[in-house]
Amino acid sequence: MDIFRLLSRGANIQKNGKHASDMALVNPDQAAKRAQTTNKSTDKINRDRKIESVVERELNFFKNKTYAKPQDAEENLDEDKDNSEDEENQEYPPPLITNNEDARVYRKHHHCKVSGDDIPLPIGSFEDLLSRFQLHKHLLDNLNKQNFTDPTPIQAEAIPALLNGRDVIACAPTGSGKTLAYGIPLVQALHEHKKNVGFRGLILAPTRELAAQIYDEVIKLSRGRDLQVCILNKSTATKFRNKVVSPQKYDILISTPLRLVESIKDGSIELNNVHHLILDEADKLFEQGFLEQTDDILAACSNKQLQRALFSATLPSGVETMAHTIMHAPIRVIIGHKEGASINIDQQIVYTGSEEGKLIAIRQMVQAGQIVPPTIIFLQSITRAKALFHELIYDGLNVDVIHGEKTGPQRNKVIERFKNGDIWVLICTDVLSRGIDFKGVNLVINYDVPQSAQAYVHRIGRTGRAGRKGRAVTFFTKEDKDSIKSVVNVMKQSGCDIAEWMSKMTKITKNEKKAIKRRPADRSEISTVPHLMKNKRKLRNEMIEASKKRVRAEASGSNNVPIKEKASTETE
Ligand SMILES: Nc1ncnc2c1ncn2[C@@H]1O[C@H](COP(=O)(O)OP(=O)(O)OP(=O)(O)O)[C@@H](O)[C@H]1O
Repeated sequence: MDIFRLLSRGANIQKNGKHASDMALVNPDQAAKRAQTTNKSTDKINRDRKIESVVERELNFFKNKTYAKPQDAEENLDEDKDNSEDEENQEYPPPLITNNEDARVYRKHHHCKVSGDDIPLPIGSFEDLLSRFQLHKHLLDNLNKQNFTDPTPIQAEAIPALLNGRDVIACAPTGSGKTLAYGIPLVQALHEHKKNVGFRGLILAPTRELAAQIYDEVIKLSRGRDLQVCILNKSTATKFRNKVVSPQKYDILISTPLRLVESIKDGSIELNNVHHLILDEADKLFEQGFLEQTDDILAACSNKQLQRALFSATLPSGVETMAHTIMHAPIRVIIGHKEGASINIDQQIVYTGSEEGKLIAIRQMVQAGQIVPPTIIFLQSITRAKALFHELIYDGLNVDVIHGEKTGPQRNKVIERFKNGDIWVLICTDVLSRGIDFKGVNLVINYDVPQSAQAYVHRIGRTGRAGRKGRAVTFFTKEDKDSIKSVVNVMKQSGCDIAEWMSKMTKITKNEKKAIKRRPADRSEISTVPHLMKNKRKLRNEMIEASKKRVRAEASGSNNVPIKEKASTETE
């Protein structure tokens, strides 16, 4: 909402209707009662109150206040609108955004680009949902309990679109509240358990960690209702397969693609009653490696009324084109720039010359107190993540590592310890780059340059979430002369200050992009052991191997002495 417009509206009212507005401020109920003497004065008071409440909300930048619901709900800021319409709305507070002009101002202020046919107005508060969509009271209570008083822009736009039954393609920055943007309409639509129907809502996410996080969020939203939510993991999948538990017991399913496809194929799960399908991190789910599974799942969601929603912080145009082929007259919501990082992140790139330079740089950051916990460090492979862990563990940092080679419970434990503050620095691969909502991460370090602009946006998006500030540092070497261009591009689009040499960089070509994405850069190993020492070790190992071979050859000639014994004698 345009704060200056609202403030000037308020000023007008002070001038023209000072008495009524003063009364409302001193004792709103009394003022309202007195003002009821004429319809005209009631309208005036309602209007004043609404404007005051909007201005106050808009000025509450840190969202640290909750607001009592306005009483008399008849008021409508749109002069042209018929006051007598929709009797039911009278029980609810009036919506804050009531006409196209309000919507236009809101969208301009929050950088919302919304396209499609019959786009509904955004909501100005969660309470707007009461009058406009008869939001179930328990849902609002559950939001209030978590101190969610005002919708973020993606929530303001996507919630009404989804509640109108529309397909939605949504792209909004990392940490901007996309989970609730689809979670609220889903819980509102399904409301309570339906017997013998089975899954009516399905949320798909690329990693098990993200699926688990979404599950927790949906559970919090559906508290106080008999809505049954299931996460498909090894245990639940086995129970469904062995018919120990019936899928009909549940209303909402949350899963990763591979596990779900397995359950569809072995016949333990059917998706023909799914009415609401949400693809979180949708661009990832349309990438090679997931595409085939996503296709199978889309095919299994055979209900004709299926509503589809795609959410991500990045939406490459190729993916969007593909998405359009499966959607019906979607509403497209873009908040900010499609490939832009969150504006709350201070982004930096650091040239380290060589691989060894990266280790030196990270140690310098430790010395300078720049590694402010919690910190996450991303690397391009499991081997490299492990190697860095072995280097940093001796530097007095509380550090741990997480990657795809660890078992589920091991990964959960590391995540738990990081969340509790037992681990200060978490080293990981891209397995944690998308969607994971660690509260208050201060710093993200890209030890290795990510392989695409999207990967970069998601990685650094682990910091600067929910309106908090964050910092991201990306190391690069001469091996990264092409891949760093994508990073610089994102920095430009996010409005970061960039050095002159960066602004002069040539654009990355499509072919370069593809090549980088296909294959990670060849990098020398992470180690502080000097080259001379490494060469000596190598020579020694080669000598041992050669000696073993000789012993084996001799042994094959005479079998009197056991090979091991011979070998050890020789190496000694
Ligand atoms: N309306 C709100 N008011 C305040 N905080 C909110 C609101 N909605 C969501 N949040 C908080 O913002 C944080 C980020 O939300 P969420 O994980 O849904 O972001 P996201 O947009 O999905 O991010 P990503 O793209 O990284 O997946 C969470 O901690 C969530 O609790």
